[in-house]
Amino acid sequence: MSHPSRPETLADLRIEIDRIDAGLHQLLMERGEIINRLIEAKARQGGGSAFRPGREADMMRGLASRHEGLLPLDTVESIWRIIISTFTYVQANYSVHADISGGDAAMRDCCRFHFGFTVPYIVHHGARAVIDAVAGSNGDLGLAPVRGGATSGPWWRGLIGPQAPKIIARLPFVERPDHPAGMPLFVIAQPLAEAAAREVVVYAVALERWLDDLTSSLDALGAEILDNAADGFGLSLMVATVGDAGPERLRETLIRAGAVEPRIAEVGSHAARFDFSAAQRQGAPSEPAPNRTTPSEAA
Ligand SMILES: O=C(O)C(=O)C[C@]1(C(=O)O)C=C[C@@H](O)C=C1
Repeated sequence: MSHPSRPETLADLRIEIDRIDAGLHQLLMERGEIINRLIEAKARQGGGSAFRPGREADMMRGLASRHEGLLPLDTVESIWRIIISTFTYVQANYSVHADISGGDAAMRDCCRFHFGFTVPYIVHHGARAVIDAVAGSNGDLGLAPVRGGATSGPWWRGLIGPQAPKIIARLPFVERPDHPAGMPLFVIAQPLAEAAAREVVVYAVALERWLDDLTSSLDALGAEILDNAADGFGLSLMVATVGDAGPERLRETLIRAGAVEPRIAEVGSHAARFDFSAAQRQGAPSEPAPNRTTPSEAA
């Protein structure tokens, strides 16, 4: 508390800091109580995954948009990632399986940034091994770099089929050029029973060969080729689409570009990407509206 008659002392300020710290701690403990009730509420609604990636994307977007002051956004973002990921973990224990074929250090940093230290980190060589580990687990998550590198092959084909794991999120939720854990990652999980975030839908596309007009045709549809790899005698693409560019429009576009009977299979979906720097340049509102129409509890 400030005393107008004399300058604040170090002791005065430390009393303030202790009050804030005790308040923060108390609030985190209260958050834990609410999570206990949330576990019961989810069970009443039929259970399902503790991890709700659409809700998390909205929360992280809101946090970054309203943040100001001395504390760097990197710090505040990492604190909330750990809060949310750990409160997910206390709902239902899970491990994170990560593909370290591109190196362990950056992947480990990213995993710790997004999931903290309480959630176990298990390494694998290759995204296929991550998919297998997720498929055989009881609710674990996988992390695979969006761009897997030359040796990964068409790993996304391991996500094809109704029972196979799926992409459920793209990290970081708050993208910016100088992000301390900015490696683009897909989060992979067993198919979510409840509504998934679907602003971006990702497809595996099988073609006989590369087509000259492929990139420009997909650009015109607002679709992006995230990766491509030889697949037997043909080519497999991982394609991200936004908005109403569903599989039918994707198929029509590919056929117009010269493909003969392209095979298209959905391999997951995630929330709209949030480019924080672009949002700041455009003067984003301080508290953006949630970016989905499904009830947030189902997201
Ligand atoms: O909102 C939920 O459904 C929660 O489980 C809570 C919570 C959180 O800690 O805020 C945790 C996990 C989910 O992925 C999203 C948010």
